[in-house]
Amino acid sequence: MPDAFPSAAILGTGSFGTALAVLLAPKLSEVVMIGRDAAVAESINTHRRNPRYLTEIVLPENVRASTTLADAKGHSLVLFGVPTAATRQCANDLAGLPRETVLLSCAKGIERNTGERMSEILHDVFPDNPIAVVSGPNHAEEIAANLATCAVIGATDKALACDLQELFTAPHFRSYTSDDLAGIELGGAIKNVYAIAAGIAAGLGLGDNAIAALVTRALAEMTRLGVALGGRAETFAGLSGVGDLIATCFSQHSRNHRVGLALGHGKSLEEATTSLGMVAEGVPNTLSIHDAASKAGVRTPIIDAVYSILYQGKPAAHAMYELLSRDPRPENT
Ligand SMILES: NC(=O)C1=CN([C@@H]2O[C@H](COP(=O)(O)OP(=O)(O)OC[C@H]3O[C@@H](n4cnc5c(N)ncnc54)[C@H](O)[C@@H]3O)[C@@H](O)[C@H]2O)C=CC1
Ligand SMILES: O=C(CO)COP(=O)(O)O
Repeated sequence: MPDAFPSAAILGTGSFGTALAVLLAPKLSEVVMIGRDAAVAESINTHRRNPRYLTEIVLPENVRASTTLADAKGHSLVLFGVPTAATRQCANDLAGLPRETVLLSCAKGIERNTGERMSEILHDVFPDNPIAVVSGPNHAEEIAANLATCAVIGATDKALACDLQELFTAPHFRSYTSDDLAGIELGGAIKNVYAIAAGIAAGLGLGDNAIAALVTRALAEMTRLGVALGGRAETFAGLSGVGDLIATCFSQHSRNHRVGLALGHGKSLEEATTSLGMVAEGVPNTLSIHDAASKAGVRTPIIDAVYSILYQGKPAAHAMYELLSRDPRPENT
């Protein structure tokens, strides 16, 4: 058991909170999952299963669930696994955490009105606490099934990054460290929009050449925007950048990809998100990232195309073909 973290609290009893509990429980004396739904908590405590997410997974004995946010207070590590839109509220509701409690952001997105990354929100609310992030190609379904996975831990304090790396190490799980929190978080946020784009292209039947081109140009665009917003270029070539881009643009597990597929098949955004029943961060993040790109003055044709489909009513096929008919340019600009 790592000395730094005898136990942990996970905020969020959704897919990722559940997968994180499965991953970390063998390394901790106790994991408390904290959610809003009493029936979910009751089922986890009684039947060792989450009745809404990853329902086939049996949770280890040392995982318990609660709906009381204050139950996070007795732990040296608190993981934020709620959707990005809920992170600030959750953090505010938790005010009064001891200043030595380590906060680990696990969500992927930036805040709508401020453009802040999740670690920045946590820093606003907990200016004295150590803050870190984890990201990468990390589908909850596969982590919970003990399938081989790699992640990157971001922290400016090297010792903290190493403690978390030790915690996020298991026979099937390998983690790397980095001090580029901005790069890690921006990659994880921006790739959600491209996963929707790749799903749209697949739904429209545009073909493998088109999807490969789209994802390749998405990486160039993600790097251009991410660097302008404060990340380092090499981070976008890593697990939290291209790694997660590949996972979500091509995986059947990706909720963002599934929303895109439904749009490509002619469904409305409302139909696509309602039938999903889980969060697809790319939907709100198309707004926040489109805003951030406009404010930074960065050229983002793919994000603009997704924005026009989701929020301006442009037909998906039209927006995709418009990408091809833009002025010709050299590849590396
Ligand atoms: N599912 C995955 O494979 C991965 C998800 N993530 C990220 O983790 C975050 C959470 O995603 P999932 O667990 O997959 O979503 P989910 O849709 O499976 O579950 C969301 C959970 O958050 C709760 N929730 C929603 N609004 C809330 C609010 N206002 N206050 C408190 N709780 C609220 C819901 O009740 C539910 O328990 C997202 O930012 C996602 O991008 C990151 C890596 C992998
Ligand atoms: O971030 C993820 C995997 O790394 C999850 O992606 P989706 O939210 O698209 O399912």
